[in-house]
Amino acid sequence: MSAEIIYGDQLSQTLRDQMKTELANLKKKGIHPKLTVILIGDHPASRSYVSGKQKAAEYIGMDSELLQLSSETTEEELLSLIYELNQDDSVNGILVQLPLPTHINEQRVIEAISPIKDVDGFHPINIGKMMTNQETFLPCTPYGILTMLQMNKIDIAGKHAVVIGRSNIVGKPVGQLLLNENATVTYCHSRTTNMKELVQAADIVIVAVGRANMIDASYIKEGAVVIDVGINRLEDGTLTGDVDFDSVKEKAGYLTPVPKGVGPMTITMLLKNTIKAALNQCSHE
Ligand SMILES: Nc1nc2c(c(=O)[nH]1)N[C@@H](CN(C=O)c1ccc(C(=O)N[C@@H](CCC(=O)O)C(=O)O)cc1)CN2
Repeated sequence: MSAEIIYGDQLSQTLRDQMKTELANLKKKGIHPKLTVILIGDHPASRSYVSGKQKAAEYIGMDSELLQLSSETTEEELLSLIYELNQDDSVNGILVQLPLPTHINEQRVIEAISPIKDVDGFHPINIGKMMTNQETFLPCTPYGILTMLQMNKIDIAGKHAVVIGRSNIVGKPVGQLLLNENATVTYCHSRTTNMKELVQAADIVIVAVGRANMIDASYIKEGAVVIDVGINRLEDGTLTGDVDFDSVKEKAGYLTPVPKGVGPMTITMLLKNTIKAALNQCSHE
């Protein structure tokens, strides 16, 4: 068996073209969604992700601004910038690119963003809404993964999903979204003692650990859906996922590549959340 490859860049193109049309219509009604991204320091990968966000926003015709701050910025300075943006009616979505320099408390920053402008879906109020299956901003990578499954008409209800990794950004929320769709969800992490056995029983495997090629075909059940969230840059500069693509593609039913898999979907769902934020905000004016 050779897996069907799910290309996130192609799905993203379809969704971005739809949003481009939606935005053109919104602008005719005087609604101009705007995203503000804050980048602190000069982490090369973060700069590249932020530039991907700016380019994608420009492509669909969304207003966006990048506020680039020095790595010396204090937590107080960052918090007061966020409070200003919370009050600025022209800004619909605020995103602070992670990770932050170690002298800044990430959780305090996340909680400073107004929940109605939290297009990353990281604020505890929005996480609580996601956990109770209420309408809210979903974290972009988990939302992208769910959308990839849905666009490929992959059944989730009743399936056994195994999530490898328990980060706040990907692992925990993606498991919750799959649970909301009625999957049976198991989380594996660094202290799991029988990971291989658990993964071998999975219909859907989400791998988000950040270890190049960690999961090979011996972990995968024939026909399973395998979603690779890892982005690992090797010494020769190439990017690879957490999944050993060449071996797993011979056994899985569906598989996402790295690059051009989940990554582009993360950016696409951010645009979707920003449009949603603008619509919510104008309906409450
Ligand atoms: N505030 C946030 N910070 C971070 C998030 C997030 O959702 N919100 N997620 C990640 C990084 N990320 C988005 O910010 C992101 C990662 C990867 C990609 C992407 O398109 N990857 C490409 C490869 C790009 C490359 O060449 O390096 C791909 O997989 O094809 C987009 C966004 C951490 N921080």
